[in-house]
Amino acid sequence: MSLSKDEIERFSRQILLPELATKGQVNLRKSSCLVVGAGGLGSPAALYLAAAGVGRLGILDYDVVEASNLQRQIIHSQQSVGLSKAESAQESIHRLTSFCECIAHTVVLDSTNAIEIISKYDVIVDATDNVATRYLLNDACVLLDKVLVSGSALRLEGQLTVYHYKGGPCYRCLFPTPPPPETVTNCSDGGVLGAVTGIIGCFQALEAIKLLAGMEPAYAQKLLLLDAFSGAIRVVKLRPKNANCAVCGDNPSITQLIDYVQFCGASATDKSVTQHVLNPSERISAIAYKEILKRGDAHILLDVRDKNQFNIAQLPNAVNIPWSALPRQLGQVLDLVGMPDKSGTLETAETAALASSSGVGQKVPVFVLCRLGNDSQLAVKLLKASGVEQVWDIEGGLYAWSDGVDSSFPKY
Ligand SMILES: Nc1ncnc2c1ncn2[C@@H]1O[C@H](COP(=O)(O)OP(=O)(O)OP(=O)(O)O)[C@@H](O)[C@H]1O
Repeated sequence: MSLSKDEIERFSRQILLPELATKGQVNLRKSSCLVVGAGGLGSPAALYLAAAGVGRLGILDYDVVEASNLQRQIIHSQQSVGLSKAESAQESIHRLTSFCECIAHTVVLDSTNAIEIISKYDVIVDATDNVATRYLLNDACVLLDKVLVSGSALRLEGQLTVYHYKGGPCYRCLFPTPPPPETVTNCSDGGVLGAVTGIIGCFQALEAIKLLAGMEPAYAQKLLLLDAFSGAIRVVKLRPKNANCAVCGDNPSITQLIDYVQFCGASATDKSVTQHVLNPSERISAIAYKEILKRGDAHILLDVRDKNQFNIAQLPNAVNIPWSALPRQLGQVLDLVGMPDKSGTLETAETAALASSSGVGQKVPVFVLCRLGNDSQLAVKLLKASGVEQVWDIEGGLYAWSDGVDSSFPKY
């Protein structure tokens, strides 16, 4: 129950705190913590946990470091781009301290491996960014009786709470069913300020450090809400444990992990992938579109990203009508392609279809573009339903343009 000379010197500033003291520091040395996600939240959380003297720290992430991560994922550096996030984080922690054994888990956490990995740690920090992994971590922590320190951040807002602490609620008690996938936004679509993830990640480290040192957490059955725009922090009391909860209730129906991707109807890896909504004949490749540009064929290039994204970078002569505004601005597209708008102001695809007899009068084809090629496919469907016949999706959007045609075009 004592500390070495090196430990006393290294951790003196926190041992001086009567709330922590020698006993708390010894507890930290003997403790272990798993940080799931070495991204915006996991970066500061892991650094502070290691610096505080947690004895064994697991860092789990399946992904590699990308340039767009570095604005907030401060455990990684420019030299780590392309490397495994878990290993890059482990390297940073090795540089920071020799008092912490850091273990890198480069895997997708799923139902097949979660119990085995999580059972090796005392406290779990959820620093991930997708609903399927949130339910997975919650259920695994309840089944293994571990406390889960959960955080999230998006745009200028952040949230934090501690689940399943001494009979308190779990994530499922509060959210028995997952949200519809189309209502969930992530940082790669909505953006986030690095300092916001920094604040929430530090709060996660703080709560985990208190738990591991033997102190009471501040946010069990309470939710911290950060509004970084106004600088306000609000604390909301959460409902107590739900006796009917499917995993921690009195008669749980979930006694082992399930298929969380199926349960949530959404991927557990938050990788933006192109979903196929259209037939191949309704799409052209970025390379084929480049040929059209080269030949100088008359056409309209419709970019359906939101205004802010359009202003970041755009192709020459693109017309920007955001996907969210397209139903209201169909008349503008019909004007552009030379199809007279017979209804006056068009409100919906149905009124547009009524107003234009299929394809009649269309003078130029339309090619539709977005960042990854998802919204553009939906826009092509809407335009077709509105009577625009010569309309094609540029497959894979601006990512495909950057990969296949012009590598100087920024991927963001
Ligand atoms: N099931 C999972 N298994 C392993 N790692 C996961 C899992 N779910 C999420 N993660 C990791 O959690 C981290 C969350 O970090 P963050 O929210 O900053 O997002 P990101 O994916 O790095 O960034 P962006 O969305 O901008 O590409 C990511 O590094 C992601 O790979």
